[in-house]
Amino acid sequence: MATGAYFLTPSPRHPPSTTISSSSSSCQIKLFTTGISIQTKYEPHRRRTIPKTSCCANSPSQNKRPLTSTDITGSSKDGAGIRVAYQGVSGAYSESAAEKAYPNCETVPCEQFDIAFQAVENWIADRAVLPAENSLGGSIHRNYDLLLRHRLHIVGEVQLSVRHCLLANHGVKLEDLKRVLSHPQALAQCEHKLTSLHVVRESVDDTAGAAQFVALHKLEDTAAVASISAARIYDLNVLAQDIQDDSDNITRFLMLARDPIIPGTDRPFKTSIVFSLDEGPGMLYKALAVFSMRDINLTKIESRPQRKRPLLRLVGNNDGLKHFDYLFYCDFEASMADHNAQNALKHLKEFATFLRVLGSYPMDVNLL
Ligand SMILES: O=C(O)C(=O)C[C@]1(C(=O)O)C=C[C@@H](O)C=C1
Repeated sequence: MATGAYFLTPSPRHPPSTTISSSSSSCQIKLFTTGISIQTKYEPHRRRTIPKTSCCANSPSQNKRPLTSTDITGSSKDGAGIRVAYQGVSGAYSESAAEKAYPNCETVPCEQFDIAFQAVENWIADRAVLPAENSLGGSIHRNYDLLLRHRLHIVGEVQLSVRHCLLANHGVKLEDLKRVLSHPQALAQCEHKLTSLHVVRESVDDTAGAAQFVALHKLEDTAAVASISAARIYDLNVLAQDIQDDSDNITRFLMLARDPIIPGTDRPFKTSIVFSLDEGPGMLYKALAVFSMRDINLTKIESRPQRKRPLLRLVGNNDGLKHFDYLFYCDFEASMADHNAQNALKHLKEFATFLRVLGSYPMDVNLL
């Protein structure tokens, strides 16, 4: 029997400037025909005023307007009026990902990914954008851990072609460089070029922040690895372009929201889940078989040691032996509106020790 929160858990919507009291409320809704239920418990710790958000309806007592599909799905087609939190400053790749997902959105820069999550949880932003994996560097594990620690839902994905530039102040030449600053992922993606330059690499929080720092301090021996738009924003010279190790350098970003979207079947959907299993031969094989026997294509599987319960004690002859206990993050090509996918998860739930659906969302089929 699976433990832990199970299915898509919507948070309550509040009208603009609503004051909520400290009483807690909970509700349970059933989705589809599976009997899979959604449990939501909302426990505001104290009275507070929720900032006015674009996706909220009018105050209940005044000029009620009819609900639109935007109120239901939480997104307008072009992203107008949606505030998207991202880590970094203007010119970061995460900002471009936000603009790809929601072209006319208002982007909200945040110091850390954790803050971007909190911005959405506290109604300061409507969405957060989070880099999840890169074709050169693999998964960004910290962000997978954050997905579990917070209660946001994946509502979309964006694949972005990441083309790094080496940026320096005007007049600075390649041979003047002693140091290069950037996000650790970006530095790792430019391994070959940076090795050939014989420079010291220094990690900072985001690529655009590195460009801003180089410009602000008028550094003459330091460059930044960042985007071409960061070069324009911070008025830096492009010393080299396309310095990533592989010309097809793609980062996959996830869009997160307080509420899940209602999964459809009108276009290709993907579903992301996380689960854990008991120790024993063939357990993972059995888990993956729930998808293969239903012809559901898996697009990703990733295992991460459980941080809170890292060691699993073995029973029987191996008494006393301990292994790492893992969480498995899986993406599959199906919508949760699809009965086949619902049955696969019901089947998995029969023997998984924990199962959570992180989101069911439209697949990004256009690479930018
Ligand atoms: O620093 C940025 O510009 C980011 O958006 C972060 C980030 C990442 O974390 O992977 C995003 C895309 C690139 O892969 C490099 C850095």
